[in-house]
Amino acid sequence: MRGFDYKEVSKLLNCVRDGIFITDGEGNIVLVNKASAELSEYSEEQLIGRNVRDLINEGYFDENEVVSLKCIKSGKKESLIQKGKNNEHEITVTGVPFLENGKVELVVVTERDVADINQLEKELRENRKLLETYRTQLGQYKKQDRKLKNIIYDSKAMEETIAMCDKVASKDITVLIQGESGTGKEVIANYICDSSKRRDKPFIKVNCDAIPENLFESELFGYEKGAFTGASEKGKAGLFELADGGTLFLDEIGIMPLSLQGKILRVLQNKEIIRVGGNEYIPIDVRIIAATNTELRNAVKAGEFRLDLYYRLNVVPIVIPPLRERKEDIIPLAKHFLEIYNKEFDADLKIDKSGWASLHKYPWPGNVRELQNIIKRLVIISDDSEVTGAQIIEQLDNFDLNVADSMPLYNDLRTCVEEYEKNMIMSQMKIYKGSRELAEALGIDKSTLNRKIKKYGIKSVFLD
Ligand SMILES: Nc1ncnc2c1ncn2[C@@H]1O[C@H](COP(=O)(O)OP(=O)(O)OP(=O)(O)O)[C@@H](O)[C@H]1O
Repeated sequence: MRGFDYKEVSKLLNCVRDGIFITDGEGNIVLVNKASAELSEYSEEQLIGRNVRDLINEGYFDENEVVSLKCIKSGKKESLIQKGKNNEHEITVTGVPFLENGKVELVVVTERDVADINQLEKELRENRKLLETYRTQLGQYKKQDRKLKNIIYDSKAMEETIAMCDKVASKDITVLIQGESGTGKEVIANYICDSSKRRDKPFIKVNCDAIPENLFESELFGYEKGAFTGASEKGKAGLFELADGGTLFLDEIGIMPLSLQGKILRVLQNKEIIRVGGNEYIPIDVRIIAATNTELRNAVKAGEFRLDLYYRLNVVPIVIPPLRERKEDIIPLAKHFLEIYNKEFDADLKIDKSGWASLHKYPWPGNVRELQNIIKRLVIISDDSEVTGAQIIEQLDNFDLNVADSMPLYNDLRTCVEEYEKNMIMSQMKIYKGSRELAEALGIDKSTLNRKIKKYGIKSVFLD
């Protein structure tokens, strides 16, 4: 190419690891870098200025092996494999033609020793292996980290749930966690918050079930002075304002009144709130993690939950399976709680083989919370140093393991379990004086028990 300083370019190209060999459109060699000369039997000086056809005539190249001539003929990029110096090496050779007015002006040929490529491939394979080792180690560290954060599991189902949490944690999106009561929704909400960039900002938990309907709005959005009778003189910031910059965990969102659902949706869309009795919009930066132990889709169908809010919350669903569907977690969880309560109550209780078997067999309608309570109770009340299966069964609310094996088979597990739950509540109701005691015995909270009583249409004998 005219006006091109090959000498200057050559200096630069001597720093390149690949061989570079440039000819003009006639096949005259105009540039050869050091790496290219090393791959051939000629020095740079012996090559520059000669025509590649001379090298063919000297028998150095076979006519079909000369990529620059191929490029000159085809006007296109060409590649082939050549024998290198003393036929010792195989070299991959690629020629790229540069055209001016449709005519080949230059051909730039790059050459690489196949041994180099093999070496690179080997290095790549070794790096991949190393990466795999690091990945496994990282997985182990993550597992340890979860243990530190008190999330215990061994099941594939929970592994998938946690993997999903890891994915959503850093994304700053709204999350909806679904699972039966006591499955660990709050634990998971904490885990997501701890793994997010808001980890050092406020994490505020709101149990929607515990706030009376008439106070809901002022609790969440705050109020201005004199907003209603009994309101504080100064007004009050709501939970959204307190959580600003951080995370708000709305537990049991399924029971939130419809009127308030619209307001939550507005905060999600507009990122601002108005205090009760106020008229000023306050900008809010809060990530919402919601949880429900009811099937929200059914609530939507029944007109009790807004479809638009459901979609807005349920971007990536996180589902925590009930403990009976992840039996592999029962023993590790039981061991974890045993360790905690042995330490807390200065005990050294052990569980024998039959004990572990009965824990594994029980369907745990109250999920992890029920398991935790049973282990705690065992540590507190056991006189022996080792509890047996029979002693554990005694504590499992007269649960008959033989009955468990011969329970009526319905079409699906859920119906089967619901039927079992219903029978269990009905039979235990005869033993306990009030719903608080029964809830405690079942290892669930009172509101969950009351919901179940309502859900199964059980005639309550309790006055409280
Ligand atoms: N994977 C787990 N590892 C260790 N502890 C757990 C795990 N899952 C749940 N727990 C424990 O079980 C108890 C119940 O968990 P949590 O309160 O998170 O359940 P929940 O689904 O939010 O219940 P609810 O629906 O009644 O609010 C807690 O004491 C929690 O620490």
